[in-house]
Amino acid sequence: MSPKLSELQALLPTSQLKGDDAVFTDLTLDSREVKSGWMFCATKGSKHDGHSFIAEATRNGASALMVSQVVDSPLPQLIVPSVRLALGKVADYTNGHPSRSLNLIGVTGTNGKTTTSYLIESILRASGHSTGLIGTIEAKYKDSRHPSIHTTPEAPDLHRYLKEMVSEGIDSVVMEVSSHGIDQHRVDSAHFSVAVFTNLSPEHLDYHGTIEQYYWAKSQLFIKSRSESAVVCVDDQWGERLASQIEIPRITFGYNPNADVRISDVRVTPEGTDLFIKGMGYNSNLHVQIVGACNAQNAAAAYITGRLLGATDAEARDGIEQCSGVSGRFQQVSLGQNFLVVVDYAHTPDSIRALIQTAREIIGPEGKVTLVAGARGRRDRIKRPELGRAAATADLAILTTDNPGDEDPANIVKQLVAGTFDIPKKHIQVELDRSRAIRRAIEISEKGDAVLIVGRGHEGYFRVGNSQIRLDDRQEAEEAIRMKLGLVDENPQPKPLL
Ligand SMILES: CC(=O)N[C@H]1[C@@H](OP(=O)(O)OP(=O)(O)OC[C@H]2O[C@@H](n3ccc(=O)[nH]c3=O)[C@H](O)[C@@H]2O)O[C@H](CO)[C@@H](O)[C@@H]1O[C@H](C)C(=O)N[C@@H](C)C(=O)N[C@H](CCC(=O)O)C(=O)O
Ligand SMILES: Nc1ncnc2c1ncn2[C@@H]1O[C@H](COP(=O)(O)OP(=O)(O)OP(=O)(O)O)[C@@H](O)[C@H]1O
Repeated sequence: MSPKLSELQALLPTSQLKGDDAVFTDLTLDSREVKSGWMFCATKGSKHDGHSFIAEATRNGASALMVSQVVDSPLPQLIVPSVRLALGKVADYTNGHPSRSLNLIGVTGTNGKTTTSYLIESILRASGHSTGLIGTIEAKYKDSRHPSIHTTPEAPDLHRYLKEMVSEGIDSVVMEVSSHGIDQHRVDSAHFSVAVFTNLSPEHLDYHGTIEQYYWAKSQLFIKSRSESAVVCVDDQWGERLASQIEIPRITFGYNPNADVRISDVRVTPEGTDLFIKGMGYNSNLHVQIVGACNAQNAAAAYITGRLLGATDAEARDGIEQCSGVSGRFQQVSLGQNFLVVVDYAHTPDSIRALIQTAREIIGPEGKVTLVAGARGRRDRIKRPELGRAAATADLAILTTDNPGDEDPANIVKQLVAGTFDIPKKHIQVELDRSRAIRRAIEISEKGDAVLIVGRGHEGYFRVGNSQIRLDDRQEAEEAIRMKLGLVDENPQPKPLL
């Protein structure tokens, strides 16, 4: 479909067309991505005003513009009060309303979005659906894989992916919906069959300002015009509040005795997590290969969502059991050493505490837990002391660098340490070189201990200043284990710069 600007006028009653009518084949809000015949949509951001990139968009072949102020350009332009507000509608229209031809499932919450999404996808596959997935790691369907820039893509990318998926015969798509995505209207005009809420704890408050506003952003996924039904975890006050406020049909679940579907009999082993769920006619023992009590909640969310979309009990159980895990989420590194080594994406205080607790359940009271953790640069500065405190619930926290960008890693770590002022110093060490921090954690560990390397998960690189540095926690851990075991590394990896 190649719409004309004049068609958009009907869609956006407050818009005005300047210049001749024009056809466009696709749209983007990044001048660097414009291709011949596309419409460039100029948005004002925190650093740049997209209106200053019109010349670049024109050089790249734009045939039309969507702007919020008249610009000096020979290209036809559609002037709208807010380009961001218009983008979802326009992208949905341009791509032929693809979300209406799919089961679209949106998963939101502070933690667990990626894991729950993969579990839901696995159930849908086990029940005969052809599936796609859009999230923090990638957007994927069949053999197609696009690494992600955002957890939730901008509206033009989202609706384009959905269209591609529909045309490839995909009937169900699971996507992670971040609070930034909702707030920045990235999911506007997407129609969700089921919206899932996992949990909420302080995160992204530099962006949202208060936890109330953060909650409000998440709650907007559950409004009537956007989603048909909801699956809500009521194990925190925010989930309870959401369940009591939303108008769409909902099923609540969790350890909470008042939940519609209750989780019990959770057993965590190095092989995975077992649980029992009961309520709303469900009565099932589930086994998920991913380790950790929080994955009982993720599995329950996936089971209920799968059942709502027509999976049988056996299909839902099989789907959960077949999901072999998610890259960088409780990923065990085992080369024959006699202690546990785990790489995990935990980067919130809550998820770090939960991970340490899980490790303790597995190794028992005799083992020591050493945690390697840092905090990411540029964002969420206010959570750093609390993150440091959570890290210090390990027997030893080695605080290190984690994707600092243009911030000084030493300064970030100081803010982590600030949260541990009343904790004995023997529990905390600072080693800014992440590679050395990992090596040290592994060197000092003994039989029955656990080493948890958190924050980077599947991401095999980070930014220091303007340079991108390759550093894969899993590879670093493997190398350190080999050295400890006296195994020769025949393929040494290039060392990071830090
Ligand atoms: C805070 C935030 O979300 N910022 C997003 C925002 O950036 P910004 O407002 O600073 O944009 P800007 O750089 O000022 O540019 C303004 C406009 O000019 C355009 N531009 C810019 C440069 C250029 O050469 N040409 C051009 O056209 C940009 O595409 C943009 O549309 O708009 C940009 C364009 O879409 C996004 O890339 C950028 O995401 C940044 C990279 C980001 O880090 N976002 C994170 C916080 C985020 O969204 N995270 C959530 C997940 C969170 C979680 O749950 O963990 C996510 O969904 O990924
Ligand atoms: N339901 C949950 N409750 C608390 N912590 C969880 C839960 N599920 C996963 N975690 C922890 O959070 C980490 C990240 O999990 P996951 O990637 O699924 O979350 P996410 O919400 O997608 O994170 P992000 O928004 O950063 O992409 C996991 O490695 C695990 O330590």
